[in-house]
Amino acid sequence: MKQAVHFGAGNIGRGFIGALFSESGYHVTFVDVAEEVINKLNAEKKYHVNMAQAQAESITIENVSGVNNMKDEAGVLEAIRHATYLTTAIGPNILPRIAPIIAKGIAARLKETDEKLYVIACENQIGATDILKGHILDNLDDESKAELEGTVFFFNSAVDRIVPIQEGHSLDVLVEPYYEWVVETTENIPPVTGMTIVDNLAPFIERKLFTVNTGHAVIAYLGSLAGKSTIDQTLADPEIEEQVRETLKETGAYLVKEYGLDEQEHLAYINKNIERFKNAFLNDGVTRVGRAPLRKLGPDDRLIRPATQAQKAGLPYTHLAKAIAAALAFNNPEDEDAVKIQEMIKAGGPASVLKEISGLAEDSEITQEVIRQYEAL
Ligand SMILES: NC(=O)c1ccc[n+]([C@@H]2O[C@H](COP(=O)([O-])OP(=O)(O)OC[C@H]3O[C@@H](n4cnc5c(N)ncnc54)[C@H](O)[C@@H]3O)[C@@H](O)[C@H]2O)c1
Ligand SMILES: O=P(O)(O)OC[C@@H](O)[C@@H](O)[C@H](O)[C@H](O)CO
Repeated sequence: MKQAVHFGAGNIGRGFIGALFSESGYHVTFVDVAEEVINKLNAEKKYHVNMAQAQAESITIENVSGVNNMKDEAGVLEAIRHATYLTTAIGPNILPRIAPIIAKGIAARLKETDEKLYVIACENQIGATDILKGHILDNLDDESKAELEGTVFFFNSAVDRIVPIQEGHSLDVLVEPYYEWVVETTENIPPVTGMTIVDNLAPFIERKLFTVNTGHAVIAYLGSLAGKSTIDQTLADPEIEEQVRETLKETGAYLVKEYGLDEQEHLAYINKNIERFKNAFLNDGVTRVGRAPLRKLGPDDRLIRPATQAQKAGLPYTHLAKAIAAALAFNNPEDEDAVKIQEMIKAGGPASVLKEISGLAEDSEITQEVIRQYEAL
């Protein structure tokens, strides 16, 4: 049986990427530190992906197993040795931590076989696979590095499926029915159900990140300020829905200009995503969607990059500035990033966060607009 090894047996791992490999006839070895999940995968050998919709629909995912990378290095190396695909859905900040064991697995594999291995990071981050590749190269000896060419391939990708935090301890995963997985390559690669191949990912990842994730972030941060707990409850407020639409018009104007997108088609894409956010069956928390605001306020992420790009292009960004202000105000004591931001604000004011985390000069027009909005919140 064909083999895939997937790092991160969480929501996207089990509910999306691992599930597609299983459906495509692969055995999937999940690598994770969550002992309970790994034990269950090995004991139960299957789970269900359940659709968040009125009509019950469930897919059984079989041919799965798990390895704990903290306890069983040999098991991880063995899984890498036999894999055709190596994927991750682990969170962008964790990629550097798993790179050493992936490098070790690749080095060992290169000594035994020249069969092709395709590495794809499935994270909400522009160029995530390139970043992972950089960390892997930092951990590889020169001999292995020289052998990578033509044998180990690295493809960037964009992943889109809303998967909330799961209730209870079952392996089953509740997901929205919609999904899109876009992979950038010009190689002829083994088919995977549900994978769309493109030769230029930039318009796809930016369209996704600056529509789905920007819109999501606006709802999460405004919802949190308004004391709401879920995305759909927050969006039931017409003023917040209007703010989401106006923000996505701003990111949309940039995307249309940058990538020559059809304006009407892009508007339909925005509308479709706002309907996805309204899915009450997902019960998706504002704390999950707003998680890790230090990452979300990064220069290339869903809030800052569309604002800086809009400003460069002479396009409006005031609604984006309000979203950035709301992100700065995200006050969740259980979120390490949010706690750090509140401490930074106390010590140096909100402009210090924008300078240090977002790379925006204190006297920049965007910073000044964000501060105006922050004070008005
Ligand atoms: N959930 C979504 O709706 C969604 C959609 C698209 C993309 N994404 C992206 O997918 C990625 C994963 O998100 P998620 O929602 O599945 O998160 P998640 O928290 O459900 O899953 C992450 C998994 O990684 C594991 N992990 C953490 N550190 C590890 C380590 N050092 N070694 C091995 N395993 C480790 C965790 O135990 C967890 O099982 C993120 O980049 C996210 O932005 C999420
Ligand atoms: O995963 P994050 O933290 O980058 O973003 C939170 C959500 O916006 C995200 O997980 C979406 O649900 C997902 O990107 C939809 O495809």
